[in-house]
Amino acid sequence: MTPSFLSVSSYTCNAASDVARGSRAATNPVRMEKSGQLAEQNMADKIFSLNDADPSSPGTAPEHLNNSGLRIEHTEGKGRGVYACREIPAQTLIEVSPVLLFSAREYVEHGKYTVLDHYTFKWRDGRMALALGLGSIFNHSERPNVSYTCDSKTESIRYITSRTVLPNEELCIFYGHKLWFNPVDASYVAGSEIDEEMDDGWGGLASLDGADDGAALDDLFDGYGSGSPEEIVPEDVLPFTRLKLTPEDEEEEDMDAVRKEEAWAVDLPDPRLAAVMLKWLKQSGFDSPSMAHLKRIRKLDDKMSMVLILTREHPDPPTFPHDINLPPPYILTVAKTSALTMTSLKLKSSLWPTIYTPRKKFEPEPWPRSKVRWACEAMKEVVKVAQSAGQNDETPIAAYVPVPWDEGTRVATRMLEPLSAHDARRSAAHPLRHCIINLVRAVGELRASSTSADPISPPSAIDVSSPAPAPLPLDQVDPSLPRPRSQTPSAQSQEEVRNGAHYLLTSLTLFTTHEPCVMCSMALLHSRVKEVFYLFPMEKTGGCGSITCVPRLEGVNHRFAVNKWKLEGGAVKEWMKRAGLAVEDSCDA
Ligand SMILES: C[S@@+](CC[C@H](N)C(=O)[O-])C[C@H]1O[C@@H](n2cnc3c(N)ncnc32)[C@H](O)[C@@H]1O
Repeated sequence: MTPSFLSVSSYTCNAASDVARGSRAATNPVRMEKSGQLAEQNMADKIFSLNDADPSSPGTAPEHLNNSGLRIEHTEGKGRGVYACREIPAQTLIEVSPVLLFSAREYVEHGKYTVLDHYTFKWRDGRMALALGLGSIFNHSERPNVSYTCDSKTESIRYITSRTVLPNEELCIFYGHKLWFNPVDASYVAGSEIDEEMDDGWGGLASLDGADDGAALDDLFDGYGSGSPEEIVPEDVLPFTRLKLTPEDEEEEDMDAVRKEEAWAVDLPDPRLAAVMLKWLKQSGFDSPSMAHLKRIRKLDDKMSMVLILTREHPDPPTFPHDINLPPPYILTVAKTSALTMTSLKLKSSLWPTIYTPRKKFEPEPWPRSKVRWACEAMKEVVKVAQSAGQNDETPIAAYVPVPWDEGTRVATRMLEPLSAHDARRSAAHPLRHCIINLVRAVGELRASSTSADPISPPSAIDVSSPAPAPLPLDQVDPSLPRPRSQTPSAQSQEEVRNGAHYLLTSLTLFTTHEPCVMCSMALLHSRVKEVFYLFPMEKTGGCGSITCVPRLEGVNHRFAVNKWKLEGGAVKEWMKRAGLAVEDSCDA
């Protein structure tokens, strides 16, 4: 599949580039292959070849048919590259390269270990792509002057100058952060600064996820449309990464990794004291559920001991009844959680006998293509809501709850229409009008205004995505408080609301442009949302992985899944700016 030789019988270019090529060509013999024959000929014949597999080996660059003022030149240390024959204005479409697509399997079995790996990159749907035309000849630069967009419909890549390019300047794109070579004239060293999220896992060019291309929504979120809707999209190809939520999912397979804490214990000189002490523990309220993962009694070389209570729950030494003759209690280290594996069981039980709760390792929910498509559409929608809010002088942040992907959840949640809300802090002059709070409030409104038999669909009176929603008093957010609407809910739904069984976002998925802040993350937790997808991390305020991860905190009574959308190419902030979604990441923002 490696293209060794290429024949071109004519080319179009301007005079300046002809001069440049002519002077070089006059001294360089070139190779030609035609019908399997290899021949040596002069440049005057205008038949040129590509140098062979090693792109950095000096050789003669071929002429080509691109008529946008581009030529191929050989540069020391880089191999062939694309150069400007003349000045090219910014935003000029300079090349459209069709791509050749390989299935992931075909690539792994046949392509990966060949020179193809220097030229291919991951297409959005998981296939590997080889750009034809000049596409594969653009070299990498940390400061590229060309951006690109993938067009899934035409299976091609469009290359556009991102600034004015001067005559004879090299045209470069940005490959990503994980390079497999040391770039010429760059501060980067291959292998350093590897960002796992930007690692496409193939070693080839980073995925062209369009982050560089300006805010073309379709480019960012398309690409999952082709192929069978039922086909499971491989985890590494999904357009988002899942945050590990429960600390219990983490491996505790060496003593350093075992999470520990301290507890009070006492030795029992007489085994008959065990029953007495167990009764006393119960009566004294020392049977805390936080010790459910520990066995109460340990027998070691005929010595019996009992663990009493965690020191964090009872910092002072427990005082025993006068009629029980026991030595003073002491502090020992115990495991903080039960053991999930045999290795961790051994480690934890060497501290104190620990309960074994084997279970399947975290297995992420498989995502069929149709569901990925659904999520892409939802992301596009939330971006549009945020953009429209920005155009209406609001902070461009939005949240969106789509109609659930699967029928079962649609029926169970009665969510038959999507809901969206945007940030309204400016128009409402209210610091708490974050989009998620607004959305939770809107869902509350809907729940309150419908009977349990009704489908949830937004009444026209509640336009949660209007540019400046009229602020409602906060007390109307709480479903347990008097309802804002006149409809009388059924006795059953009243009951549901009163006992809290009918949580607002139970089983629903929420998409948002920016990582929810801590307040919004708590609101989502209280609303029992199933999962959250966000585009942009908020490093200074985010409560879903940045400054903290609320659904991961110890002691919370609900966990929701957090998924961060993949915006690869290292230009997330740039993309945000172009999409009109840049917001200041501060508590006052
Ligand atoms: C897609 S090809 C680009 C065209 C290639 N120069 C050629 O002659 O075929 C990618 C390869 O080009 C080389 N390359 C690209 N950008 C480079 C850079 N900034 N510095 C050094 N080598 C580079 C690397 O060898 C890389 O594997």
